[in-house]
Amino acid sequence: MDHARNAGVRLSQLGLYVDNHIHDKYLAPLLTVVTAALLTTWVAPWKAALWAAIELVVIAVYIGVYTRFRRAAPGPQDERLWARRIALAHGAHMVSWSSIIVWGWQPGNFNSLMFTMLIHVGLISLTVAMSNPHRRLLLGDLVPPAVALVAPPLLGGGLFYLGLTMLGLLFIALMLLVGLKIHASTTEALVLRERNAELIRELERQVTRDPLTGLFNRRHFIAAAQAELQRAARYRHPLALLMLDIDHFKPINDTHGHLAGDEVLKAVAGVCAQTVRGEDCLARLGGEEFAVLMPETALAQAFAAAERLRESVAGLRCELPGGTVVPTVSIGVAMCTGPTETLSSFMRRADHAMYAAKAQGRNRVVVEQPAPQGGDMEAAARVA
Ligand SMILES: Nc1nc2c(ncn2[C@@H]2O[C@H](COP(=O)(O)OP(=O)(O)OP(=O)(O)O)[C@@H](O)[C@H]2O)c(=O)[nH]1
Repeated sequence: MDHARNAGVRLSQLGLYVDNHIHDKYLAPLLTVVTAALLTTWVAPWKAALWAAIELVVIAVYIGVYTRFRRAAPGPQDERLWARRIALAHGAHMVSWSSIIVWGWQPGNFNSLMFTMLIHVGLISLTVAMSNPHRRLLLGDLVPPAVALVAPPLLGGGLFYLGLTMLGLLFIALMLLVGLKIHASTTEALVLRERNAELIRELERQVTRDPLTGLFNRRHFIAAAQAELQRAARYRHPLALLMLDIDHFKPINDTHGHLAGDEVLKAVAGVCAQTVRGEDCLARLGGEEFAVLMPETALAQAFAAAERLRESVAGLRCELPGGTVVPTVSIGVAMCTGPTETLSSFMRRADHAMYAAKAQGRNRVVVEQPAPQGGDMEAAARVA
């Protein structure tokens, strides 16, 4: 398991621990009140009430810490810090419950012995069932009730009490083994979950991305464009499509080799990715052809964006083993015409504009519709 995955798993363990314990907010206060009521049978009511009051405050504090942990949605690097906070908050809860031996156990009072032992056997069982996802917290949580379970019989003296101590110790050992075993299984499940999530992410990347450039691939682009086209048609929002094709790419391959050609493709893709907005869908459709789908974009902005792309690519200097290559692109721009527009007609129109840009001398932008009123005169001249 590498370091990153280790940290991710430890954070998942902490999350699972918190998930198990956050439900304490429903039952723990009730258990506290019932226990305090039972204690009053042989303990002064003010003492029982004081214990209950302290425990209720401790519950409120640790539930507060858990709630903050969930809201903070910490990353793997914060796991140690949160584990420490939680260990303190929940440790106080375990100490508070285990302090029942101080409040409630009276040497020679058999009822009090049975009561405190029952409380701590229950506490150890609950701890094993609920604290097992996080090993360190499980061990910490077990110490106070384990000490409280064996302390009274240990101090009692005599064979019966010695037997009770032995029984208590065996029970603790067994529960510790059970807790660690469940911990191992949950950890294995969490590691598998992390690995599955990684595989799914990788699979999604492979299905949607072009391996050479890291841009979206044709398959993803078509799906995204279909959805955008429907949305734009339904809400009558503007939608622009840019088709980009690297100029004279074949000679680059022929002169510098296919691998050098790949480097140029990557460089062009990189500069395009830096130039488009986050909402735009930039894809490599294949070969040296790219497309940008621009939602909520009117013709004037689409043209300006295409010009920016063209200039950015023209500003590239690709240092290849055989010399410097300065790539350029020809760009065709088309606007969605409305509800009757299909994706193939939309792409065909953008393609026509791009071929017109090639025909007009390359390294230029051609719009498939009239250029914006009062816009760039050069743009108007370049209308396909
Ligand atoms: N290095 C590399 N070359 C590719 C890849 N895919 C396609 N090509 C090459 O891209 C070239 C495209 O050439 P053409 O379609 O003739 O176009 P062009 O030379 O760019 O000319 P114009 O588009 O008219 O400016 C071909 O030589 C393909 O082999 C790829 O993934 N890597």
